[in-house]
Amino acid sequence: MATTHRELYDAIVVGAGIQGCFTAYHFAKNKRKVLLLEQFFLPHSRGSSHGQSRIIRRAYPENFYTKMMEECYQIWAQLENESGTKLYRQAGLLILGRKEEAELRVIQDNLSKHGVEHKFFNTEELKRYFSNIQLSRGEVGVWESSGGVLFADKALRVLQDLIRQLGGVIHDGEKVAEIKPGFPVTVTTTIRTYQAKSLIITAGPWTNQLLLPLGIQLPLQTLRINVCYWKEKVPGSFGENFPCFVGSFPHLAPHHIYGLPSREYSGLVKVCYHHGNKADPDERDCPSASPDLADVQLLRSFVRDYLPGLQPEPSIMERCMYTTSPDENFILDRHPKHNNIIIGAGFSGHGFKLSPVVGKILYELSMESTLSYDLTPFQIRRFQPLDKASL
Ligand SMILES: Cc1cc2nc3c(=O)[nH]c(=O)nc-3n(C[C@H](O)[C@H](O)[C@H](O)COP(=O)(O)OP(=O)(O)OC[C@H]3O[C@@H](n4cnc5c(N)ncnc54)[C@H](O)[C@@H]3O)c2cc1C
Ligand SMILES: O=C(O)[C@@H]1CCCC=N1
Repeated sequence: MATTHRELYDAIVVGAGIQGCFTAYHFAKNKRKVLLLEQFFLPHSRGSSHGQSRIIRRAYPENFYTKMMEECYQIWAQLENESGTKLYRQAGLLILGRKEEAELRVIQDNLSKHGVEHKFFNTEELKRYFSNIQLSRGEVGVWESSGGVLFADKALRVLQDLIRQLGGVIHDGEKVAEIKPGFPVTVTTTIRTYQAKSLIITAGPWTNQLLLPLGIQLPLQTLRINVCYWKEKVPGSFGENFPCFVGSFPHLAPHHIYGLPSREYSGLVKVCYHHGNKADPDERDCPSASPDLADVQLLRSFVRDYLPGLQPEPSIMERCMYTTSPDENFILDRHPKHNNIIIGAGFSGHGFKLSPVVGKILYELSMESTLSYDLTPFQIRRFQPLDKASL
């Protein structure tokens, strides 16, 4: 039987991925008593936040993400200063697509509206500036110079160090097995029972497992992503000057393809597909789960046609999980029946860069303080006409 821990925490955060870590960081920074629980021993590579690199960008078609990114850049810089660790490399970002695509125009308008430095490149200019990229269908691009790479694993590590330095508590290797709603909320792990004034669930692809006994299922898909790394034919040819890119190539794939100069493995470039196959996070790496490699096949075609300086066969393939909502917008809200249970989920493969503000919002929801952002796009109730999320 689990022993009961006497302390009453201001908050318990379930899940030490990037969203849970940033949430716990905001609690600790505001001198609140916080306990961060993680089912696996840290660091681990079973969820969505591992690996060395993630894209950071302000270039979004949605005004609300671009707005949130302003503060995200500030908090990422603050974290670099507090930890004395470099977490961001300004490699620049190219959004590629067909000239007639509405999304490119919307992104440009959005960047202009927010005063973000950017530049439109026609096909000829792209060929001149980015000779590594071969544009087979006359694509054009929007360049955002503040885009670049976040050092993901390092970010997790420095956040966990800072949480502890600021008085927060992290218990890893402790899976949350039971949540008893109420005030205080009672949380039982595989080891102990804890109590807190509020509970924040940032459990990535495991979110619905935790929510089921709490009477709610969110319309989330958990997808296994094949993370592919491609070898340079000429060593060094995709070095410091190669940017991050995100592109729409509808003749090849219905979802975006993106890439970034790899930090993970020297001489290899990370090029991935923004979609995957449905998978239970506990079975992600089961040899018996027959992998559908259609995503890798279309990446091979993409690399062969658009990045001819890379070998068209991945040298390394790793795995990661997306937890995708129907509109690919996040879920940042209270449990509909239990006011002091807060949910941060559905980061849909683009949540890393936004985690500083996600953590702040989850902190504000839990402390019932004034909200810094309009949370309408992130409410649970947006799904109910679409999807019978059972309450
Ligand atoms: C291949 C790939 C590329 C990506 N690229 C980008 C990018 O370029 N830019 C970007 O901004 N974003 C990107 N993302 C998305 C981003 O990484 C995710 O949105 C983000 O990591 C989600 O973090 P999370 O904390 O919600 O989930 P997770 O990292 O999965 O964390 C959830 C944690 O909860 C723990 N947990 C679950 N259940 C329990 C329990 N019962 N008890 C205790 N602990 C529990 C899990 O073990 C896990 O550690 C990418 C994602 C992937 C997979
Ligand atoms: O969030 C990002 O920038 C990346 C690239 C586009 C698709 C998802 N993740």
